[in-house]
Amino acid sequence: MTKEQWGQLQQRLLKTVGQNNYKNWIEPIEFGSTQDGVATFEVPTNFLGNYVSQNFADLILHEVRQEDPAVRRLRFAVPSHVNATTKPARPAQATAPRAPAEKTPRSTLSTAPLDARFTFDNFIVGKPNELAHAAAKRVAEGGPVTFNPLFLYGGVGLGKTHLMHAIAHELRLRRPEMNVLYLSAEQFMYRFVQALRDRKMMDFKEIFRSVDVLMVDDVQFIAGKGSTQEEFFHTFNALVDQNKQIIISGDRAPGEIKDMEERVKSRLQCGLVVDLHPTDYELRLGILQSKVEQQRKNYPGLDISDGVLEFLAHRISTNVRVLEGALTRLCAFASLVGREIDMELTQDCLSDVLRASERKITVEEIQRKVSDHYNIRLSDMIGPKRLRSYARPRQVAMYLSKKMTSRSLPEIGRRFGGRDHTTVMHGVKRIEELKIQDGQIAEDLELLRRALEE
Ligand SMILES: Nc1ncnc2c1ncn2[C@@H]1O[C@H](COP(=O)(O)OP(=O)(O)OP(=O)(O)O)[C@@H](O)[C@H]1O
Repeated sequence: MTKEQWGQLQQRLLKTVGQNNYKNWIEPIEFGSTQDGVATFEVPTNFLGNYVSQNFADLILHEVRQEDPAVRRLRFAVPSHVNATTKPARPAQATAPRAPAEKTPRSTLSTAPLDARFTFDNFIVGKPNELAHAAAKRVAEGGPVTFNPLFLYGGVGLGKTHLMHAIAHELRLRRPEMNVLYLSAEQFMYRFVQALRDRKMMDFKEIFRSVDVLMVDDVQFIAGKGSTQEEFFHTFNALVDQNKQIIISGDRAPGEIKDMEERVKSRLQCGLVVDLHPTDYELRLGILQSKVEQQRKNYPGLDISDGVLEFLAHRISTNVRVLEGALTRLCAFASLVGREIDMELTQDCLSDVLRASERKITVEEIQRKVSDHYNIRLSDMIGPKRLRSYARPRQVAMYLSKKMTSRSLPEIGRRFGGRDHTTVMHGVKRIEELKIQDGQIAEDLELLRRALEE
């Protein structure tokens, strides 16, 4: 095969893989040579090579064989001149005065503080979080990198930060020689901005490229922040190229993070993505039991009547942080008044929390959340426009109003600009169908339901 043939072949691939994939993955590839049935392509980074080989190799091979049936295998390699231009940086540094070069990055390389309570031992595992826990445990072993990055996501207070800290604790214990950097995405941005301001970008890059494990919490924070995202993207690629483990957490799946560049989303998705599902009753009860044991260290005489923990696990279903806060308050209160924790004390002490958790969701709240989610104006959702971009979110909001409030169809119709109850009924039915056929709608509904229940 010749370079011209590869050029033509790329154009055919453009039609198959689409503009975005083409720009990101196919266009940067250059044809090298064929030898012994192996066609070698030059790629700018190992990361790109790995990605292409995992995702597009079959397709490319199929096309290549149309030109040259002797080709049996493809190889993607970073050409030696690219390595040669990046590599000299190190020897050059080695001959430069060593002390400042080494000291500057190290001195600023401080991990964000880790909460001593957030360990694997204190993390209760149940159905909703077992996969996330298992993946976290695996990367915490510090062995060869199997999936990169590990992306953990889930709603508020479901244990993402707890798991991230647990990984960092464990790695420090098992692999003390490893350079583990844990920080929130906000801190990443802060350090980046500081480096720009102080004209210390080279130090910044050096710090982040010298870690063995990079852990970034709440990555959604950098969405919409152009240059921080750009720097994050380069840091990410550099580390993956060096086969360094990256662990990221976010409040939703990478593909759903609004205002995140496509190329960043696609990087975040290319390892293992696991989610922490909302807790179920058994998990909440297990967490409460374990937290009671921890509370006993502060309150040795802690006495809790039968049924109280079950009651709390049943009634406070939103998030673990609220559940934990309720228990802490209850224990402190009981200790102050010197009483046993029974149902009566629980109801008195936690009346506001209990009331909040049985909070009624309103149609107006649903309309607001749905219009935010789909980025349309509330007036367009309620108004008469029939465009699909308004009609579908409207139907989603009608569906959620039917499922999550006690309002009747005519009442819902009135709140949607005075529409007839048959329109609402049609909308609800349509979404019920789409929920089965269209994965995106099912995910939207799940996200919205979670957000409304928070
Ligand atoms: N499975 C669990 N076992 C024990 N404690 C848990 C569990 N899940 C959550 N928690 C506790 O709930 C609290 C909130 O958890 P964490 O801060 O990790 O949530 P998060 O998912 O990072 O939330 P946010 O979205 O607000 O950042 C912490 O005190 C944590 O220890």
